[in-house]
Amino acid sequence: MAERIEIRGFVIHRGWLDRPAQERMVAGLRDVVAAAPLFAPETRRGRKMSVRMTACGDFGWVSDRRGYRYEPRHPGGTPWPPIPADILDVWDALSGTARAPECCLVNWYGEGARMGLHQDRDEADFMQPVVSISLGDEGLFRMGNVERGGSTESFWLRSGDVVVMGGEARLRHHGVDRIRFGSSTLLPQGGRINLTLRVVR
Ligand SMILES: O=C(O)CCC(=O)C(=O)O
Ligand SMILES: [Fe+2]
Repeated sequence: MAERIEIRGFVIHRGWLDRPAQERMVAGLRDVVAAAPLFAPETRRGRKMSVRMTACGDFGWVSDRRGYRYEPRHPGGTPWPPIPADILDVWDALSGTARAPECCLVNWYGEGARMGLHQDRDEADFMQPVVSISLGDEGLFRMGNVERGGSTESFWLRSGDVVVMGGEARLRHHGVDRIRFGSSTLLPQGGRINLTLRVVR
C-alpha cells in the first residue's frame, strides 16, 4: 500500500506506482512525445521556460507571447494524442470525481530545470482536482498559500509518487525548486517527468 501524506491539503500518495508500472508509463509516453514533440514554452515576456512540455488528451496547455491558454492542437498544428490508459487509471483511482480528465500535461525537467511558484487557474472548474504524477529524478515540490507570499513547506517527490491537488489545495501556489539530477535510474538520459491530469472546461 502506498503511504498517504497530507500537507496543506495536498494529498501525496507516496510510491503509488511501482517500478514496472513506472516503466510501462514511460514507454507509453514515448509514443506521446513522438506524436507531439516536447517544446520550450515562452513566457509572455518572450523568455523560454526551463521545463519542456507537451500534452495529450483533448487539450494541451500552451504559453507564448499571446499568453497562457489551453488549445486543442500542438503548436505544430496536429491534434494532441490520446491519454494512455494507465495514466487514466491513476485519475480514476485517486481524483474522486466522475468527470474525465481533458488534458494530461507532460513536463520534462532536465538538469537545472525548475518551475516557479504558481497557481493552476486556467481551468474553468476549480472543484475538479489536478492529479500530478512524478517519474524519474526527485523533485523538490514547494507548497504555499492561496494568496501570494507567506510561508511555504517543501517535500521531495520521488518517482511513482502521485499528488492530488483538490479542495483547499486546488488554488494554492506550488512549484518545483529543483531536481536531483541523476537520482533515479528510470529515465536513461536522466531528468524528471511530471504529468498533470486536468479537467479543462
Ligand atoms: O512538476 C510538478 O511536480 C508540478 C507541475 C505543476 O505544478 C504544473 O504543471 O502546473
Ligand atoms: Fe501547477
